[in-house]
Amino acid sequence: MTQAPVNVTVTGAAGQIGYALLFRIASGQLLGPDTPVKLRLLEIPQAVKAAEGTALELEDCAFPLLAGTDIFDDAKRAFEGTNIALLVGARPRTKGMERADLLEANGGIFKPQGEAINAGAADDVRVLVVGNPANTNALIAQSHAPDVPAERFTAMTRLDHNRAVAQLSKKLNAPVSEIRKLTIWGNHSASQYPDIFHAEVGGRNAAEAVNDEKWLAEEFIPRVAKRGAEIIEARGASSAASAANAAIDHIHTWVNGTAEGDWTSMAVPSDGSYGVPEGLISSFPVVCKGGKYEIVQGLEINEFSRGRIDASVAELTEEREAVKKLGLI
Ligand SMILES: NC(=O)c1ccc[n+]([C@@H]2O[C@H](COP(=O)([O-])OP(=O)(O)OC[C@H]3O[C@@H](n4cnc5c(N)ncnc54)[C@H](O)[C@@H]3O)[C@@H](O)[C@H]2O)c1
Ligand SMILES: O=C(O)C[C@H](O)C(=O)O
Repeated sequence: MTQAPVNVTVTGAAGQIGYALLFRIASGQLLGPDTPVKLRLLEIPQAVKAAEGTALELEDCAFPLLAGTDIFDDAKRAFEGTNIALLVGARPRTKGMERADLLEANGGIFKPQGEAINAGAADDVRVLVVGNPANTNALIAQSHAPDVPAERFTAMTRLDHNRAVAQLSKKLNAPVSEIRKLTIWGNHSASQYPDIFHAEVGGRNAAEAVNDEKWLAEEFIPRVAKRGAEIIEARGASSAASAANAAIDHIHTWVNGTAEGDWTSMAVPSDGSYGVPEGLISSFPVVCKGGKYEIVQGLEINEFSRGRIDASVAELTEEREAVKKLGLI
């Protein structure tokens, strides 16, 4: 180990996703086989003991790249010097809770975390919000970190992207490795729009290869958009290993780049591209290079896609209005 360790803060470290995520980070899958990492775990006080248990297990793996694990119940300390911040811990919706209550409860988590990132994170900090409602939680955190470049705050739609790739691969009986340029637009919610009109399968346009608009509208799009609910119904708990896998993919791609001739999906602050109001954290097709991402420009958006993108963006706009009203941004 010659390189200084990269500080990776994970919130909600004692949760399901945390358990699926931490061992993969420590084994080098987040940043590659040459980059040592130091884990900084943030939990609520009641869950610190469980996080300590996970830290013992991490130690028992004797990962050559793991330079240490520290546990905190204080956001200010957890984000000190952090280079990569994975914001997983969130307040889940419980019975009888209205959407405004959910946004307010999460505001109580993501506002202080944004402030802590602003106060103490490293200059190169990159933030991925996984905890739901991920796009709006990212917006809350970002608005409390005025000294951090806004584009460093992102939310996760890579799980939706991977789900869409898998469903398309099944439909066309094509290997996932042959599928490129698929896009998730909008919110990480049932309103998201998985778009195959620019996607390619083995070099051929995916929508043409499918040639079945009924399947697209009635099976593919709802299947991908409601996959989270399908998993909850089947497992009795929300997706964990696949969500952790997508978080690893999101950061790995951001840091190491997209493959030549491909792109990925990330929810990032809009610069007004494709008519998405500036500042909304919305999913776009992005190319990553040299540790930075750029929204893919110039794609033609057909009528089928336009209505669906607009609907998801309208939901994000409503969420932004709601958190504004609550004084959270
Ligand atoms: N974006 C996506 O694609 C995606 C996919 C799956 C799950 N999720 C979301 O990820 C979140 C976590 O899922 P999970 O299954 O790990 O949940 P979980 O309930 O198993 O774990 C959440 C953990 O967060 C902790 N936590 C709560 N408040 C905290 C705070 N203020 N600071 C630090 N930690 C805190 C809890 O103590 C708990 O250990 C949920 O909001 C879930 O809906 C998002
Ligand atoms: O936790 C959820 O509500 C579902 C999750 O966001 C998922 O897409 O699996």
